[in-house]
Parts: sequence; structure tokens; C-alpha cells
Amino acid sequence: MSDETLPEHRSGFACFVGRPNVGKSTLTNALVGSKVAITSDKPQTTRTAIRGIVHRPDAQLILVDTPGLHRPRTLLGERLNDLVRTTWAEVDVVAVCFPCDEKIGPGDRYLVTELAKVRRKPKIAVATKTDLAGPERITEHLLAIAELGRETGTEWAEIVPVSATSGEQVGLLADLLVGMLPEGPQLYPDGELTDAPEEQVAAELIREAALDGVRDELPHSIAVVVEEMGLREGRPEDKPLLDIHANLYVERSSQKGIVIGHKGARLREVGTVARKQIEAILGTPVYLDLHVKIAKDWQRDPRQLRKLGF
Ligand SMILES: Nc1nc2c(ncn2[C@@H]2O[C@H](COP(=O)(O)OP(=O)(O)OP(=O)(O)O)[C@@H](O)[C@H]2O)c(=O)[nH]1
Repeated sequence: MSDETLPEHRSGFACFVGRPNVGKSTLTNALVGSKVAITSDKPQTTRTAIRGIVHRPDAQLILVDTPGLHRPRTLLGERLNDLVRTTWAEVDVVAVCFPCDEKIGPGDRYLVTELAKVRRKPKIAVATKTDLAGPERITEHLLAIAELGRETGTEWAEIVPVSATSGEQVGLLADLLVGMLPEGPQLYPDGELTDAPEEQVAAELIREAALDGVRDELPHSIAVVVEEMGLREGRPEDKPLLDIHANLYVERSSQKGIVIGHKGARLREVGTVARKQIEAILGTPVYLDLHVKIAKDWQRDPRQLRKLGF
């Protein structure tokens, strides 16, 4: 018996990179078809690599969502940049996102210049949010992306316009990404959408809820650690309850007040929103126990960073 006549199966990893807010998480969700990575109106919500998996008969594409690359100002900034570079080196293809409703800027140039240093790695340019721009603007944008490639010595394997919200060209992007993967077997079982541990998914959802509405006051000062998570013992099998004990860390006591709110009203709201999201994703009723703690200047302290998982 020979399997030469079987269609080839491809599998591998891709990651989306780009400045904050360019639509990386939304695109990951559009490709995977379920809410796995966390989207938000606020920049820099994606701190840790969360993967979504695209299952197709001919391929399995594993998407790694990285934080944005920044000129580092703190130790956390340096760690995040290291994480981004490690990811680039490990994946099969890197897709850089440039939103159509914004001009190419110094942040893009910095990122693409850094990415150009990773040689022999297929790079795709994605012009995101095409639904927010007219045809002329899109054409201008695509030319600017090509020019940026020339300036930085980056050879784009493809330049693809897409809209994650309307779904336009998302299928084409999936085909192009798959085409850059090596031949290989399925790496994850069917139906598995993310290999992010459930604790990480829960922590991200709590962080997202906690940041909602306090963008100006607390841009990037919140970290969440799930201390304990497990099914409550002694429950009937058809009525499970997942206990989650989580700490929400802020840097200063003034921030603690903002997160907790008047008589704890805001923290209760954050807890309710996060609990509903976690229940929806994990499919189990949840009891969420949430505490706010101060980890003084955690972004600058190596010991705190380690504790918070960076
Ligand atoms: N109109 C439109 N809006 C989009 C599209 N894709 C993303 N957005 C919006 O752009 C904002 C940022 O999207 P995200 O997917 O969170 O961006 P991101 O690049 O992952 O952001 P960070 O995690 O901060 O790096 C959100 O408000 C999205 O709803 C799109 O195709 N069209």
C-alpha cells in the first residue's frame, strides 16, 4: 500500500504581529471562528501567547498571538520584546498587520526593521480593516506597505487586504498561510480551539473585564493571577461548579480604589462580567472569588514579574 495518492496534509504555526490595536486578535478569532484570544478596544491587551487552532481537512494552522513590539522602557517591555522575537524564530510564517484606516508610521518601520533581521522566514503583510477604507485609500495603503518592504529589505511573500469583521478575504488569508506550512500531520486533536491553559484564559478574561472603562486611569497597570481553579467537590455530576480564586494586581493604592469602586460596586461588576465570559467559554457554571492586591511597581521588579508569569 502506498499513500502517495493521498492529498498532502500541512501543519504548523503562524503569528500575527503589528502595532497595538491593528486587529491581530480579531483576525485570530475570525480565522478560528470562536472567541479564543481576547479582543478589546484598549491597546496591549494581549500579553501572553494565546493560540487558536484552525482545523481543515487539508491542514492544521496554529495561530500564536503575541504582544506588540515596543521600544522598551521598562523591564516588562524588554521581556515582552524577547517573547515576541522568540515567537518569530519559532513559527513557520509571520503575518504583519497594517490597518487600512491608519498611515504607516515609525512604529511599523521599527517593527518591520526588527522582523527583517529574522532571515529565511516567510513574511506576509496583511492590510487589515478594509471595511473602514475606500478603494483608493486601500490601493495607496498597499503601495505604502510594498514600499516599506523595499526600505527595510523585507521580501513580502504576499500582501493581502482583509476585513476580520466583515470576513472579506479571511478565507484567502487562511489559504495563503496554510500554503506556507510544511507538510505534516495534525498536531492537535479535532475540536481543540486553544491550548492556552484554562487558568490563562480565565486570567485574560478577568483582566479584560477589569480594564473595561478605565482605559485612561489604568492603561497597563493590571495583572491577573489565577491562584486556584478546580471543580468543587461533592457536586452532582450534572451540576458541576468551577471554583476560581484570582488576584488582580495593581501598582498603587490609588489604582486599587479605582478597580474596587464605590463600596466595591465596580469590582462586583468586573466579577460578574468576567464570570459570565468564563462560563461561556469553559461551559461550566463558575464561582469567581476575586481579590485586588497591590504589587508595588510590578512592571519594574524582576521578582514580581516572575511571580506574575512574565
Ligand atoms: N472595522 C473593523 N474593526 C476592526 C477589524 N479588526 C479589528 N477591529 C477593531 O479594532 C480594535 C482592535 O482590535 P484587536 O483585534 O483587539 O487588535 P490587536 O491588534 O489584537 O490589539 P492588541 O491586543 O492591543 O495588540 C477593536 O476595537 C476591533 O473591534 C476590522 O476588520 N474592521
